[in-house]
Amino acid sequence: MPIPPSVNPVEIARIALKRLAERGMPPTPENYAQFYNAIVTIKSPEEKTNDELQQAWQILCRLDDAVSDTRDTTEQLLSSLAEGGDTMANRLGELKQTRQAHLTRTQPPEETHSKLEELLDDIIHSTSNIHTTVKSSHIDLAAIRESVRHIEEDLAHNRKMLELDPLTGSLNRQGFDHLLSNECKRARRSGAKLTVVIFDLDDFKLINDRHGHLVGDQVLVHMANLAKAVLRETDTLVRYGGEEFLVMLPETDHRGAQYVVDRLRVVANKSPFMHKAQRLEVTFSSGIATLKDDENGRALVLRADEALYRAKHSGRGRIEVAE
Ligand SMILES: Nc1nc2c(ncn2[C@@H]2O[C@H](COP(=O)(O)OP(=O)(O)OP(=O)(O)O)[C@@H](O)[C@H]2O)c(=O)[nH]1
Repeated sequence: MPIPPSVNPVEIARIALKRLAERGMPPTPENYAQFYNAIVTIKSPEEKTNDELQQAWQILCRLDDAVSDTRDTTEQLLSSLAEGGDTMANRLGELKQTRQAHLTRTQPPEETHSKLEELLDDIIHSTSNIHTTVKSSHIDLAAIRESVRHIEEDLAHNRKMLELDPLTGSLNRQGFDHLLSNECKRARRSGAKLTVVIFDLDDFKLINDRHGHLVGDQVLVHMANLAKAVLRETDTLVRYGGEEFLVMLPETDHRGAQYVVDRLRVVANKSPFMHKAQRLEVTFSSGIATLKDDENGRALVLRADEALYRAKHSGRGRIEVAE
């Protein structure tokens, strides 16, 4: 599979070397190439379709508009309140003085009277100005609040899309990372078992080579659909790599996970992928690990990955359970 231009080859090389080191494997060209290819095929958010990126971009633009509208409205409101407040404070001071002059009769009553009228006019005018600004700001702010609500909804939807694998509709690695630590915390709090299974289609390269990449894609979709069908609602399917899937099973121990894998095998056998009226045999190898008290999500997945590695190397179509 060619490297998508948006994936940074240096970063891929770094991860490939890390994975080799984690397994204590020498970085021979063959070993390195195997890991490099596996990592390259992971669908990253950079590989999202133009439509999804366009949508994200439009949301950002609308967010920018809403922020700038809010700033304008707030500035207008603040300056009108400050100006009106100053005028009112001045007029009230004058009002006090005029009233005092009236009480002590230091000014002729006609003068006091006309001054009072003039001041009252000013105060009515300022109050009315402030009222008009507050009313229109209130309408503007209500409209901004409504568009922010829409933006929030769109953002939530967009984030969800960025966390999905476009081919199979299952979570991608980014979405899974987001979920994993929460699930570990939940399992720790409730004391329930949490198990992950990583399963990898065997000799998938041969399917691509014999029948073409498009058929390979359809096989991946078929397997993902079968996996979704055997899972409970609370389980999660993740496209973990090119032809590698991860299943997260809350409230399940390794025996339950083995049962799920066996069921998937039976279902895959009963409902094979058909191509040109021929059944394509697809088998897979699996690694299973159950969360330990003192480990985090990454360590859990790494143990499942190691178990998968052992399963692959003890012959295809096997299950290995991590210690
Ligand atoms: N059609 C298709 N092929 C993919 C996709 N992602 C990865 N692959 C292919 O999956 C194959 C994986 O090859 P390998 O890593 O050698 O693994 P394998 O042939 O399954 O062999 P084992 O895993 O060792 O049993 C490569 O040919 C990739 O190009 C995808 O999205 N679509």
